[in-house]
Amino acid sequence: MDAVGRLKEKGVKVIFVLGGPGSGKGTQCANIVRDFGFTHLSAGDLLRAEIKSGSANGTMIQNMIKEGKIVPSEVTIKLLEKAMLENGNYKFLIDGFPRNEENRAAFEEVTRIEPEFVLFFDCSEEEMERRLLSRNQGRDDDNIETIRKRFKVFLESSLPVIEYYNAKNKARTVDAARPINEVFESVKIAFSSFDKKVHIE
Ligand SMILES: Nc1ncnc2c1ncn2[C@@H]1O[C@H](COP(=O)(O)OP(=O)(O)OP(=O)(O)O)[C@@H](O)[C@H]1O
Ligand SMILES: Nc1ccn([C@@H]2O[C@H](COP(=O)(O)O)[C@@H](O)[C@H]2O)c(=O)n1
Repeated sequence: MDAVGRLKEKGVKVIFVLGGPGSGKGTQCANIVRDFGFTHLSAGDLLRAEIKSGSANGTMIQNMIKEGKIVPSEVTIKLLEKAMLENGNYKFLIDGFPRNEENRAAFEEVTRIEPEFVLFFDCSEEEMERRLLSRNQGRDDDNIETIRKRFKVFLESSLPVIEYYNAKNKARTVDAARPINEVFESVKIAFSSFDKKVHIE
């Protein structure tokens, strides 16, 4: 059976988690995993692991991340597909993906998966910049020069994806500029209807 068949057989359900760099996607995904039983797949983390693994694509990925650029979809989608097939769970939060129209269309074509909904963390650049500059995780791209490039890519390439899902009534927008616990209260509301749906099935 091919990958599409195996994903279908597993009954994979996907929620895309989007938002600007530093909007709090990873932080809230940890809360969602704890309370709603999802598996968190961060596209950025998968790409960073690929660099560390010494893969043939490692240097290309490293250079693109340093420049805040979006890695070709085929690379990221292969990593996501592999992670979904290797994991025992069927409910996935895909964080930081799709980052542009190419990511979105290629994922749909390759996996035949449509997200249940898209969670969008809305936050000002000033607040995101503050958070990223004090994140202190030693990331190559958490410096002011790369941060500004990431913001530009977010505005030009990622926001149109959110608008696409908004037009399809699939985007659930959360004000992410508030304290972590307040943001999570809104996240819980976004998930409550989905969770009921999953248990009814
Ligand atoms: N609501 C919040 N208020 C204040 N700080 C926050 C909030 N949410 C997250 N943070 C902090 O901001 C930083 C960035 O958060 P996080 O890593 O979750 O963002 P992200 O959207 O996943 O970023 P990236 O896209 O760059 O990976 C972290 O240090 C985190 O602890
Ligand atoms: N779909 C994606 C996601 C990420 N990248 C690259 O990784 C960088 C870091 O991403 P985070 O989500 O961890 O902030 C990002 O700036 C891109 O360079 C990607 O190419 N495609």
